Amino acid sequence: NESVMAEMAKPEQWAIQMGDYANTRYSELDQINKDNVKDLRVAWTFSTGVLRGHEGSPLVIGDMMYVHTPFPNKVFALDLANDGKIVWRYEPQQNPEVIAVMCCDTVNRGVAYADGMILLHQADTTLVALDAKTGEEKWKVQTGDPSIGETNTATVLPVKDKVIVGVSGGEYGVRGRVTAYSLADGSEVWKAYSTGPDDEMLVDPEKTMHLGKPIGPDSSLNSWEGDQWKIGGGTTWGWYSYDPDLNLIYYGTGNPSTWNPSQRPGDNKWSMTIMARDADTGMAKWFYQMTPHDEWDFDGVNEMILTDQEIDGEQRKLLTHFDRNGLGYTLDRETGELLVAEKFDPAVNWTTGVDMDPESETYGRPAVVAEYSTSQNGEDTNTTGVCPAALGSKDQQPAAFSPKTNLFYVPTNHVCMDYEPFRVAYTAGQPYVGATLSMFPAPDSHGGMGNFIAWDNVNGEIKWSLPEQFSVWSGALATAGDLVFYGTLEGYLKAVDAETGEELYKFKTPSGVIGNVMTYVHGGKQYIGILSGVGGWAGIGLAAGLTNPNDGLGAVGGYAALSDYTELGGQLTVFELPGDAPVEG
Ligand SMILES: O=C(O)c1cc(C(=O)O)c2c(n1)C(=O)C(=O)c1cc(C(=O)O)[nH]c1-2
Ligand SMILES: [Ca+2]
Repeated sequence: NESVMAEMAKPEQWAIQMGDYANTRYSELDQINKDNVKDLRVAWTFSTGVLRGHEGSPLVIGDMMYVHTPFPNKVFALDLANDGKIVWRYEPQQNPEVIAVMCCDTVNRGVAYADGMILLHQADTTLVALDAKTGEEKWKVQTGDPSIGETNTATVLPVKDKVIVGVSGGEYGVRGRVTAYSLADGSEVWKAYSTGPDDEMLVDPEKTMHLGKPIGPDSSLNSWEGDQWKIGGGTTWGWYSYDPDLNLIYYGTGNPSTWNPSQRPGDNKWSMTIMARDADTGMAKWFYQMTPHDEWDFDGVNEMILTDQEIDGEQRKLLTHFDRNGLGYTLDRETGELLVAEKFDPAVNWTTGVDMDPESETYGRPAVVAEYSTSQNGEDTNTTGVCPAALGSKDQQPAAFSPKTNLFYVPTNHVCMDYEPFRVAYTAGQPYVGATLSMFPAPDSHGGMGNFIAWDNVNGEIKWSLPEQFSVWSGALATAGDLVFYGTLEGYLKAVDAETGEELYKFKTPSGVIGNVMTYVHGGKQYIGILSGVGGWAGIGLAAGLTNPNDGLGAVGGYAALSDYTELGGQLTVFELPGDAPVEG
């Protein structure tokens, strides 16, 4: 989109949740740098008035900041020239019954901006376009049906004259898809399912590629038994990226339904898959399935970070992805060629690695360790000590990339689980989970449940790793000031040296941080903004008042100790350096 591209090109703004179309979460701003970051102080704060998990971040366009909340999905337009005075607020009316069909807290990963409009995709799947200046509704459209478990938590991707949206509900048997709507009036332009017949998936069996070969007819249907694909998940609740030169959008699909693998023999294509699609038509250019026949709930929806880097002496267009399954993948984003697949979490034990031999029958597939195969161990058997746990070595928390260091900065989980699948019947609008879990810190490690790591995506290596007591559920920010920022579940905002990982600053905000760090300039001065408000799957114990370690899809476990550090409550905290804006020169 021309307007989105123009707004994103201004480093003083934060015009899209991911920082840019490439999802790098990198800022050129360098007033705040590794020498002065120790002087950071709070400039102003804003309470959202909403409890539960605050994911995503504010946007900044011109003098205005846009802050969103979890359910009921309020939006505030704040005047930056006036310490955040409220210019308008939008409070949608939503049926609270939608909360019962949201798997992992009532989060929302933020609004988007395009053509003078703020785009909000509500929990109940209402997509609404608001006038950015006045908050007035321009149009709205229903993208899904909450009565069958379809909800939304993701942000949306504006591309050219369209806006692309996903759907949540893999734990309710929802069939995943992405849909493109016209930015002008909200009318539907194309829809591409994650599973099912080629025409509904927008797949061309001759032209859509998989690991260098045409995908062939009915590739999805042939990988399921019967009609299970119709209630088979593959939802699309993660982050979206876009390459304007290739005109391709990239995103991942989630877990196949149910979590009981014995109920769905086969590879369950194309759940757990990276998809590259033409932005105008939705036609699939290439797919890569990371976890065929998932046995652990390793949704493949985490962000795709697009970079141009040298690999084996050749400049290539790359896509880097940190999957829930614990492997960091590097692919050629033009062709879908698999270049690197290595563990970014030392705990990972379900696989010995991915077959990288293009001549092999099992090319591109992970080798599964029998002991940790919940499918081989079968229904009603507790498979113990699987690493990572169902929330993966990384969940929704997005990583950042700095072109100055060529490193990726990845907020990770360091958690293992016991997993017991059981037979479950499908009832529309009811949980369709089919497994019980318990989660605990990775054994034989530092005792904590997270690491914040720097990753080399060409060599597939961890450069440095900072142990954290809890999963790092916050999105990272890298800046030209040679800094990397992230938040922690206890509530800290931290700044570390991008080269060495040395901690240079920390500040305890009022609640646990699962939001993403952003930065902007106003009045010539650089600011750092972060939403706190504990929740999400890792913080659901606090968010939903759960105390039993096996509640909340088993997530509470080791996270119960969070209550020793923090409480609920949504707040934006904005940081600055002391003194006036530096004089331009
Ligand atoms: O399959 C799905 O549709 C779906 C949706 C969501 C969501 O919309 O938040 C999550 C998950 N799965 C999931 O598996 C998961 O670990 C998860 C964590 C979170 C979160 O925001 O903390 N959401 C979700
Ligand atoms: Ca899921």
